Amino acid sequence: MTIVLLPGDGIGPEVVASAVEVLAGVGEFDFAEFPFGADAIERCGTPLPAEALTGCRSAEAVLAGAVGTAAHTTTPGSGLLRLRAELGLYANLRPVRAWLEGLGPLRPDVVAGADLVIVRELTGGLYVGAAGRSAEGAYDTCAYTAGEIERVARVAFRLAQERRGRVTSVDKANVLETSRLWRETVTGLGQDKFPGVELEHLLVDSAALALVSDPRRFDVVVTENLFGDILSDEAAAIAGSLGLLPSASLGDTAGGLFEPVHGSAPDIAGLGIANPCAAILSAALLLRYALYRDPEAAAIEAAVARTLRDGIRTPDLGGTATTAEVTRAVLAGL
Ligand SMILES: NC(=O)C1=CN([C@@H]2O[C@H](COP(=O)(O)OP(=O)(O)OC[C@H]3O[C@@H](n4cnc5c(N)ncnc54)[C@H](O)[C@@H]3O)[C@@H](O)[C@H]2O)C=CC1
Ligand SMILES: CC(C)CC(=O)C(=O)O
Ligand SMILES: [Mg+2]
Repeated sequence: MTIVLLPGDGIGPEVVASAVEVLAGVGEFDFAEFPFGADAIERCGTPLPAEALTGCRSAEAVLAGAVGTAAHTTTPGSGLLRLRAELGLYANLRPVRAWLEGLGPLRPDVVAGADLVIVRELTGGLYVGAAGRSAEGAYDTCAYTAGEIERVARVAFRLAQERRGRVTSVDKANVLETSRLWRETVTGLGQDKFPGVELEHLLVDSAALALVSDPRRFDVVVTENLFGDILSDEAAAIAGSLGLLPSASLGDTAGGLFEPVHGSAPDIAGLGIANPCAAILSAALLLRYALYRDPEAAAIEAAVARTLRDGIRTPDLGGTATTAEVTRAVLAGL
């Protein structure tokens, strides 16, 4: 059972090392590590070397850190986008929970009990459309097929059936043609196949406000690539820090890519203070969605919750603990 590790850049290797320690605390796994991102550009001349891609294809699952450095800004990200596309990972699940009262910048009475999942479309839209420069300026193109919308919406409806039965579809249908197709397609799928799931539509600007003013109204949020990227960073305010947000990128075949929502955080890289919880919780999602080991996943989540409750927190959460201390506390709590 091989898990491929793509530690990447900045705090990526620091938090992936923590996640590996925690995985080793719940079972026996084989790990195979490959360079990725700016690290791979330095060592192999490309952000996603062929051996790394081949390794990911044959692995049970992939655990990644983050990519990007000051010297290499856009190219490392292109390796990540390519990896997601090559593996056909079109649904990016980003669970967000208010783990503990008073952790983040939002009023406790607003966020207490919030528990939602953003399902972000991951292989279409503006990030992958035709882009370039013209004599006068630059352009990026947003395009979606009905099939691309339907398959990610199906993931969201199914997830809602297992949760509280409510999907919020987020778009900008008052302006964008792709959003009008998005809304029609999600509505049609809901009526035809998921009549028992409550469906609401929100425009993305209004959704951005509701996320931080009334997060408890959300159960499953489904949205396109760009909106999901932005809204999920915003949703970190509900949890308390970007360092608490994991993700699972899934497609139609077994396995998947599991990575924190955050980036390589160059401002704190090498200081030993990165919050490892997003990576550790991503490892829990890997156990749940790729290896079907839900008890171990739940044990890790409970150990993270206990660590937060015990006040063992990194500086992003107002604490003084190091990455290593948080990791040790999670391991001890298993
Ligand atoms: N999935 C990926 O590989 C991603 C890569 N990036 C790349 O990361 C680089 C930095 O981008 P930023 O916009 O600064 O986003 P970022 O997510 O790396 O950092 C934003 C802020 O959150 C803090 N932060 C992030 N993760 C943290 C953690 N685990 N513990 C404590 N604090 C944490 C950082 O210190 C920083 O102040 C860029 O090169 C960007 O392209 C950005 C987002 C995702
Ligand atoms: C390369 C970017 C799209 C990475 C990012 O910000 C993300 O996936 O959240
Ligand atoms: Mg992002």
